[in-house]
Amino acid sequence: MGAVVGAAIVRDGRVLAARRTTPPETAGRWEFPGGKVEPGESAAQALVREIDEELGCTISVVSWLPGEVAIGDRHVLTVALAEIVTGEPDPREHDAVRWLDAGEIDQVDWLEPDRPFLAHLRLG
Ligand SMILES: Nc1nc2c([nH]c(=O)n2[C@H]2C[C@H](O)[C@@H](COP(=O)(O)OP(=O)(O)OP(=O)(O)O)O2)c(=O)[nH]1
Repeated sequence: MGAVVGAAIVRDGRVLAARRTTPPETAGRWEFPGGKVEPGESAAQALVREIDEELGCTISVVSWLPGEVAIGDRHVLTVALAEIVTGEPDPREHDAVRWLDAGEIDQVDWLEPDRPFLAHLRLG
């Protein structure tokens, strides 16, 4: 099983969601920015690298949210609570980002594997 990691970047009671552009079956759906862990990387290293590539900012991992969720039959998703250390999110691979507060978090069309993690976020 390949590992996929997502970052729940929280600031001022809001979490950052990013809208995918590819592949077509996931385009327009919202996710935690992140991606696949590469050989030789820890999950946290992969997350820091992916966020730098995708959003041009540096994060640090605060803690891992409970649980792991299958993505199809070949990958498994884990999600970390994270905070920005330097930079502002500037999407290079997504076509939009949004900071969602507690009342907005259920209003976007999340990828299914992400949904169980939303309940573990403490916003505001
Ligand atoms: N990044 C990310 N991917 C997710 C999430 N939820 C979810 O089901 N996925 C799926 C979508 C993709 O099938 C897969 C991750 O692929 P990706 O395209 O983001 O990873 P990557 O940047 O490392 O991709 P690549 O090297 O294969 O192009 O996991 C999520 O919250 N974040």
